[in-house]
Amino acid sequence: MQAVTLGPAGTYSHRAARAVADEVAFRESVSAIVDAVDTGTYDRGVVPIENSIEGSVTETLDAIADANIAVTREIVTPIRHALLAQSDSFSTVASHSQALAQCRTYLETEYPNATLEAVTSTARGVERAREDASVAGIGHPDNAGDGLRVLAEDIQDRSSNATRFFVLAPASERSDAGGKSTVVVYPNANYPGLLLELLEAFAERDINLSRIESRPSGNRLGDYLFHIDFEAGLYEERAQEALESVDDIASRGWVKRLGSYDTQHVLY
Ligand SMILES: O=C(O)C(=O)Cc1ccccc1
Repeated sequence: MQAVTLGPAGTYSHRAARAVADEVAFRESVSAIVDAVDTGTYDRGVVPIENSIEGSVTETLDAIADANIAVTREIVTPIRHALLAQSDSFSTVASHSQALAQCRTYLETEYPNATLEAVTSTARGVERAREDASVAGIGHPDNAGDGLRVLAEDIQDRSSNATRFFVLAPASERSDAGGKSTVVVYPNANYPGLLLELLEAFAERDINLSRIESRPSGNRLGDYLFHIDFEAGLYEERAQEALESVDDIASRGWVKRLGSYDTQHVLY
């Protein structure tokens, strides 16, 4: 099986993707990965969804809300960042915006004068460091290879730093089996108690929510989509009943069932 994920080789997404596919191809943006699965170019895509320090990867939430795909697994992996450069005389630190944010305190304390440069992935930042002695990258220490030194390890602001990835598949592979499910709800309505009604649909059936995230619909200010993860499979009657109730609440909008799935913990 071939999977597509965030490149170039050496990203954290690449490490997660190796757990689901023997061959991994790369794109330089999350939207391009979601698109490649949606259009059938690849059978699987692996995208970061949320981080324990920095929260949601909003580009992923927006791309999956728009696409016709399924979520077939979640992968949770610890993230341990290293600072990689040719020497310690660099003036710019280049990395993925999430990695720069996860190391904010370390960078402010140790390199207060460095310029931070957001690039498309951690591995892209490491490539910049390999080509340019004035640049350091933040990424997995295994990316050092020839020509780069590991100047510091474990530089994230909290020792417990984990990222959750979604494994995406074509919509036809959506499964009702699994311990968790994800839906995106667009109520296209705004009245007192709307969100309470949505939450009650799950609470009344004893279904635990593990995440709820609002994203702007893009249609008008104050209008939102809700990304909801809950701890039940779509095969379960209580989940089906909860979603019937959610369908009623969102009768002026839509409810997208992305699928049920299990969790895989990947260590490296
Ligand atoms: O840039 C990467 O390596 C990614 O896979 C995205 C990312 C960045 C920081 C933490 C986890 C995932």
